[in-house]
Amino acid sequence: MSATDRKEEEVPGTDTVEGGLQVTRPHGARRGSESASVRRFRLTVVEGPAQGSVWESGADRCSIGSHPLNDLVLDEETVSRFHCEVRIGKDGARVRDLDSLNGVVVDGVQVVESFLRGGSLLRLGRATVRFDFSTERNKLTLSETTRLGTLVGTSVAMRACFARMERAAGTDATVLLEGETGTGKSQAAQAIHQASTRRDKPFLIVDCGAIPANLLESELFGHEKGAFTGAATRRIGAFEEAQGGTIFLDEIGEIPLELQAKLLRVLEERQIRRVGSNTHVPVDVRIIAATHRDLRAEVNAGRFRSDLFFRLAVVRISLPALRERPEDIPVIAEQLLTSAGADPERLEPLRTPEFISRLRQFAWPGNVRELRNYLERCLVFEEALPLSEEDGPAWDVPPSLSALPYPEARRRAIDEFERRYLQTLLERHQGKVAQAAAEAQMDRVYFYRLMRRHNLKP
Ligand SMILES: Nc1ncnc2c1ncn2[C@@H]1O[C@H](COP(=O)(O)OP(=O)(O)OP(=O)(O)O)[C@@H](O)[C@H]1O
Repeated sequence: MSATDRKEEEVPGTDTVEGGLQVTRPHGARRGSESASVRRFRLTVVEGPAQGSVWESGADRCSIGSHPLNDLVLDEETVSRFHCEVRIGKDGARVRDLDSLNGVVVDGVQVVESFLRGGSLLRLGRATVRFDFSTERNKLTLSETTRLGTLVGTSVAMRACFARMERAAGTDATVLLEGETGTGKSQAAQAIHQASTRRDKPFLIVDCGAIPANLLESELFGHEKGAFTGAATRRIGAFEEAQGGTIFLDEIGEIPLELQAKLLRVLEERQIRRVGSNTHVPVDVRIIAATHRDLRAEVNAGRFRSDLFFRLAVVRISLPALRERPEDIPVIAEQLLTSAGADPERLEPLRTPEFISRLRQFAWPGNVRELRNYLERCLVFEEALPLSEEDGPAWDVPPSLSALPYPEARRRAIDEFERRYLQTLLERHQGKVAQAAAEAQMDRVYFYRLMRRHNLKP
């Protein structure tokens, strides 16, 4: 156990208040039995439709937009379908623009993401909403466990996720898992399946982002012999194969619009039709979908159907980025090191309080997957490798990026990196995608997908 970890275990009977989040641990109780609450907040429409109406938060977040699925609905043409989200976190209240058409203006300043204070005025198109803290608090439901399936975590954010996953596992409801890459979405899907009554039935994974659009329909629903060129035999699709079990649709945000319509029908009617067949086959399959995108922003952009989002998001679980829960790093690192099965002597330098403390200070843009890869590299070299910008290669952050809020800057930097990386490899291999993808150790289909995203031609 690291020094930081020990400190958290020993704090007796305290209230920890961070921003809008409060954690209460009864005197002498062990970690795992705390309760948490967040400050309640109020949104008052001061201009626009339903002027004067007041909305009170029942949890830690609220989405605002013109679509009826929002918590606060502003039926006004200049307000996007999912315009923005207000959320209470460790560091206070924030608003985040969901790629709305007219943007979010907080107290006169256009923002992508911004902190809010009591009395802040949010302008969304022609509507204005006032944000205020209320004196009361909303209780957050936390799981008593700090481990679910292969996922571990002691943070409030992770235990709130565990509670939602446990509740979801007890039902057949469709689940939408959201979170940045490497936050544990695939593992969460497996954990829900394993904790459900379907655990002895198949768990089928379809990576919708890695399968070319023209093959995805047949992959999901199967096809009849002769349905298209190359369909030499009849093929059973993932939905039929998963009968009685669970299907995990990874990267659901990548599926093309025509197929979204077909998937919607399956969710509504619980039957599929193989490509090239006129017969409907009933399917008893639990659906769990995952995405690293915010599907609400995809709906705004017209790339994702709002009715499909509605059907998928029966239970929404957002896996937090690792940088939002550094307190989980000691337990996750310990689990990753233990499962690597290395000789305990080699693990010693990777278990010191100084090393763990450095891990906690890093931002981990690739989340737990990056942490795992880094620890694996350390194990190979048998030392704590450089981690931060100070002891690693120098990266200059241009002023155009450092002037932006972190999420926007990160998105642009990653986009730019991806584009240049692909370009360099394509040039090196004279536009031969298969060779470029092989050098990148990347699936060719994924390489093509990234090229399409960045408008690159071979
Ligand atoms: N809380 C956690 N505890 C332990 N291991 C974790 C945790 N979260 C993620 N991992 C590990 O990190 C790796 C990445 O997890 P996973 O593949 O589930 O992420 P993901 O969100 O599905 O990523 P992507 O969106 O890129 O597919 C896996 O090895 C997983 O076991």
